[in-house]
Amino acid sequence: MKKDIQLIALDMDGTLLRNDHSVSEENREAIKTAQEQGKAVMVSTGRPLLYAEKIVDSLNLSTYLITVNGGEIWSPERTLIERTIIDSSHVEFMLDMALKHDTHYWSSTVEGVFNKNTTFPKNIYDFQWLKFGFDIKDDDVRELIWNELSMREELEVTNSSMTNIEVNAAGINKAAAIRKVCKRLNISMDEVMAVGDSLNDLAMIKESGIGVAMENAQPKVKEAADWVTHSNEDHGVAEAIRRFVLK
Ligand SMILES: O=C(O)COP(=O)(O)O
Repeated sequence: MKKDIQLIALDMDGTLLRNDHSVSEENREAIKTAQEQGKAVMVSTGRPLLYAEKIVDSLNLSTYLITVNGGEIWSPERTLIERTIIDSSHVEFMLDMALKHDTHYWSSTVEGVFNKNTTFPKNIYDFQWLKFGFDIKDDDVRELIWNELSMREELEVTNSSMTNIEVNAAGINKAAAIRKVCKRLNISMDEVMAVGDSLNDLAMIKESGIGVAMENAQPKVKEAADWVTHSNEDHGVAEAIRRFVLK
């Protein structure tokens, strides 16, 4: 498959990062070379800016940044371009579900990141909710909650691991955000290579010119991908960049 890739969109956890959350020298080198060859390299993550920024800065990426699964899009200068929040009434519902089923839960808000073990806000309506997450070991409970959430048309339901559920406002996903970035860069989705491992990467993997799944990706993600690269522990990002982008 020979395509003229201009933008590389990389997921973080399970993709760009090793399991210890570091970036390998091999991945750093491939990203650096791609940028030297004039390609834009972008992180497209489920993480909030606070937990992505340090790693992104260490890579000297010169283009846009997508955080909270597309809930926020940042300019190369790190000014906010777009933000989409979840209506607080849905957050109230999700919190009730988490409490009822005694699951772990967390949320990224504009005001900060909270979870079950920190002080989770009681005054739901005073916060701007970007993403709500559950972590559920029990398959039946996870499926039940997933199905309940999927019935709400205003919500986008996905995951970033086999045991979690991540929820954004409907229509918010990494592919939709990349489309907006492409418009700004004046390129098409066909000129994008997206690399990821979880369901929150599925849309961008399907819609990009080249969609790459990690060796460690979830089965559905591997099925949808054009190619499966090495694992996150084995510099799969560098391998994909060398194969599809570098001259
Ligand atoms: O949602 C998360 O926190 C995981 O982020 P990721 O999308 O970069 O894997």
